[in-house]
Amino acid sequence: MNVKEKSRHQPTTDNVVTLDDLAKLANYSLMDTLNCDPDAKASGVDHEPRQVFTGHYVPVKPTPIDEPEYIAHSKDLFRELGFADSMAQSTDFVRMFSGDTSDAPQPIRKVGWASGYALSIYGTEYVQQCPFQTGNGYGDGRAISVLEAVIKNQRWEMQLKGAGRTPYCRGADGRAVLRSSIREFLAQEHMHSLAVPTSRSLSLYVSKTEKVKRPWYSEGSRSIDPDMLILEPVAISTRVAPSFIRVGQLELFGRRARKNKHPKAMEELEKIVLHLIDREYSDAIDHNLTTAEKVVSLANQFRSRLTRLVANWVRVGFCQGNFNSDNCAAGGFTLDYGPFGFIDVFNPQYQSWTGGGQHYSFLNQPVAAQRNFDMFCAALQPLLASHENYQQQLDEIQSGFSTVMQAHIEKMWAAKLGLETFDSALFNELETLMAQTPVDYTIFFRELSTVPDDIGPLKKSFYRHSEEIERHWSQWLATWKSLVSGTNTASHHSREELSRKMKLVNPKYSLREWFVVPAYQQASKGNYALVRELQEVMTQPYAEQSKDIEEKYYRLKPAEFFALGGLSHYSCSS
Ligand SMILES: Nc1ncnc2c1ncn2[C@@H]1O[C@H](COP(=O)(O)OP(=O)(O)OP(=O)(O)O)[C@@H](O)[C@H]1O
Ligand SMILES: [Mg+2]
Repeated sequence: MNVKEKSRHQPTTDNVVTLDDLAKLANYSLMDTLNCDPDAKASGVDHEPRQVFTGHYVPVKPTPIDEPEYIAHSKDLFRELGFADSMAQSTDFVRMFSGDTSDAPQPIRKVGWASGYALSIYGTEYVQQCPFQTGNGYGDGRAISVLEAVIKNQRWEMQLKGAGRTPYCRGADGRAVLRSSIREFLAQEHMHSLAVPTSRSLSLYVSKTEKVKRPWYSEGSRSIDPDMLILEPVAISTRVAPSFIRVGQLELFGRRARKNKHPKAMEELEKIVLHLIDREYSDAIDHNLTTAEKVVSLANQFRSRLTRLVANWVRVGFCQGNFNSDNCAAGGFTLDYGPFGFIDVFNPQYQSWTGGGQHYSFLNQPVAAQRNFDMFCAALQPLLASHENYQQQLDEIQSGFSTVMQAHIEKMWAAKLGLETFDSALFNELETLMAQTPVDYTIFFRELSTVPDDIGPLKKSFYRHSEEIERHWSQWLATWKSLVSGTNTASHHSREELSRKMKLVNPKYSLREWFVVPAYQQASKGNYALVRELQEVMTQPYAEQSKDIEEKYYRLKPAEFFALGGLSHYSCSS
């Protein structure tokens, strides 16, 4: 759980300085080993909604944005991959990652790919979201992968978001607006710096001329739903991960195999599962096992990753907001930063996305994760049909989810509190007090990490003050102090040592929506200074940083921002 301060500005050798260098690392294993939709066009000019009945992917040519302009790239990811920063602004790199692959150097292909997936909401299968009401038209509607490359012995898939329509676009425009692209770009790298597994951000380009209409909130609106249509610039962000396989994707093939939809249904399910293992779990699952053994091991490994992931989300105050199976990466990392929010005021029911419902609220995420895990296991089941013994093992892994989840959650709360073991009485009282006061979640835990003598520092996190509440807090703090200085801490570490440890678990800075709003507002006028400042601040979330930064970004949410549409709550962020 502890997070190491990352050392910035490490010396590196950049091996990849130009797009030609990157092209040399290209290796399209997904397209070459998985099944292509037999109805697809090799040209990739396939931009009308249609049903896709079989195959793992559809070749799709991205639609570039007009007059792309550089906004940002992730310096951290570039450094990790050995990419020169200058490449992000070079003509051919900008062209490719703003959607124009027509001139990319070989062996980079001119045609990318989109994948179909199924949808389950909180453990219930849906098909009506698909325009054909069959489930065959649902998948990556605006995400197109364009490259797979093996870089420093690790395989990465690069996926454009907002690069135009695919057969799965369901009649929508295939675009992502600047606002949502900036949110996702910043959030991915913030999450990585918080030491929470996530897809990563590579680059972000905006069109200087192309705009699309989206429903949004008028200035000062307190309405729940958007009350107007606004024109917003389109952008393309590129995200990077070992794979983009979602639980929903396994479900699509699992459902087809279960219903024997076509002769290759079982084969396609097995192929996608083995592909997932190869991409995401090759270190953890022995290559020599049989498929049935691999399937059981996969379920075990995914359970471990998913439960840790959700405990980490709670640790850092993140609410996914729309944790459907199609937004649940089968590699066990965070994916799709559309409806997300980082909590300000502690509230177990916090949910900033208006379409999300209470089932996806902050402290219900462990249950939502379990529902996705159930769907994951159901998708694997057809592969174990003739293996009763393995079937039983899978059932046990599935039914053990809540116990494992609870153990990680308790471990996480103990770590946030600087304790070796979870103390339920202390925690229950804390949860009640945090909600009653209420406190700012991030500031509260960070101030507690100073191991204060009295509740003075904790009061910085209070949104309301009352003598009675303060009395309760003083009592709670005394109990906590007796626990951290007593038997509940294994090593008899000094207060400084305890504080240092707690600060590596409790971030100082989090990407609150009211920081992001002015950044994308300025950006839509061509000023990217705030985006870049947020990028800098939010990629060192555990560091104290300067006094100026502290004054700006370590503070309570101002009263005037509460209940504002587009800031305290928002509709889907496409
Ligand atoms: N503007 C759009 N054009 C085409 N399809 C879209 C658009 N917006 C959303 N979709 C599709 O609608 C579905 C639900 O959207 P959701 O917001 O969960 O995903 P997303 O943010 O587009 O993508 P992802 O999950 O890939 O990050 C997805 O299949 C998505 O591809
Ligand atoms: Mg999504």
